[in-house]
Amino acid sequence: MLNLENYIRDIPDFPKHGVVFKDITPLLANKEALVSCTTALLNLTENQKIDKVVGIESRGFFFATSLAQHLNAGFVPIRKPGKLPFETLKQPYTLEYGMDALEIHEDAISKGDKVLLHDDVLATGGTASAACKLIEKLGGEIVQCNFLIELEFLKGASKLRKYDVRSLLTY
Ligand SMILES: O=P(O)(O)OC[C@H]1O[C@H](OP(=O)(O)OP(=O)(O)O)[C@H](O)[C@@H]1O
Ligand SMILES: Nc1ncnc2[nH]cnc12
Repeated sequence: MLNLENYIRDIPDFPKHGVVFKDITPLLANKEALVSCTTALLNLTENQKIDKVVGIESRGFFFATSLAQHLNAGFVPIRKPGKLPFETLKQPYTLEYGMDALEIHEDAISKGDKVLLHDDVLATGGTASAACKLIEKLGGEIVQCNFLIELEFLKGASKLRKYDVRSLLTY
């Protein structure tokens, strides 16, 4: 297994002064690292039954669709406002460097669906907890929230205490 940390670079003061941004584009661009990361994320799920993998725009999409294919599950996008064309549910949130809102299609998840939530980074947890609220409003059962990177010092996991939270890399 490759050391995935070697494919993630720190960008100081992006997108705002004081934020050290974890740039995963070197990992995405390397074919061995891409496979290794997908396999490692899949291993976190431990063969649990999953009906839908939910990915959060935009960096959550990179691995969520691939995870869905490997898990024989559907993929559901959670997007920034105004991007989804059908009827939506909306949830405001704050994140490490700003605030916004997230939307999901109201028919994207059926009551009782077993859901894996995936995103690239867990920072303050604002984004992921808003996504969990949307999934649960639609009747989804969150089996696991998994992340490529967890910035532990921002304590995002404390907003997700109800859930099985797993991360490949912690900083
Ligand atoms: O835990 P939080 O403090 O909420 O931050 C984590 C979120 O921030 C980033 O997304 P961003 O909003 O930058 O959007 P992007 O994926 O489109 O770049 C990241 O991909 C997570 O979704
Ligand atoms: N420091 C960080 N690097 C990359 N994505 C992020 N999302 C929130 N904080 C982040």
